[in-house]
Parts: sequence; C-alpha cells; structure tokens
Amino acid sequence: MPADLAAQLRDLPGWQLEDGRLVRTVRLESFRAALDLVVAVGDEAEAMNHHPDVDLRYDQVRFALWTHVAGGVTQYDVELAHRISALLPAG
Ligand SMILES: C[C@H](O)[C@H](O)[C@H]1CNC2=NC(N)=NC(=O)C2=N1
Repeated sequence: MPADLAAQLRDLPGWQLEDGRLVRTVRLESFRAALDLVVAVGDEAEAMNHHPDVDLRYDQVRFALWTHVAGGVTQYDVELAHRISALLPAG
C-alpha cells in the first residue's frame, strides 16, 4: 500500500478504496460504449502488464484494481486508475 495513498486519492476523483481494492463504477450511454471502454482499458492493461478486475453490466462498468502479487493496492494500481480515468467520457 503506498504510504501516501490517501494523498494520491485526492488526484483520483471518482475512485475509492474498498476492501483493499481501488474501485470505480461508471455508467456509459450504452452497452456498446461500456464494452468499448472495457476494450480500451484492456489495451492499457496489456501495455502495463497490469490488469483490472472488470464487472460489465449493460451500460455500467465497475473496475477494481489491486496487485495480485502484493495482495493489495500498489503504485501500479494508482497508475492504471489514472489511465482509466483518462479514457472516461468528459463530464
Ligand atoms: C505473469 C504476469 O506478468 C503477472 O501475472 C502480472 C499480470 N497482471 C497483473 N495484474 C495485476 N493487477 N496484478 C498482478 O500482480 C499482475 N501480474
């Protein structure tokens, strides 16, 4: 767990720490938009070799980020959260 995670969370609006995971749920305009987001996040995950837990339900996607080998949240998860946030529709 990064020592300054609380401070870093201030730069990650919409994300919260839940049961040792960095979590965010987003609602998109359609299933297709949600699916496209999941694919785009997948591309980032593959580029980082760091993968989210994804729960896709119609137009809603929940991302839960944690580092398997560490059993909790690390800087990799903070970085992936920023990349996911950057992929979200504005507003
Ligand atoms: C072998 C492979 O590099 C590892 O399993 C990677 C893959 N993606 C990963 N993703 C996440 N979230 N945590 C990990 O520890 C992790 N490890």
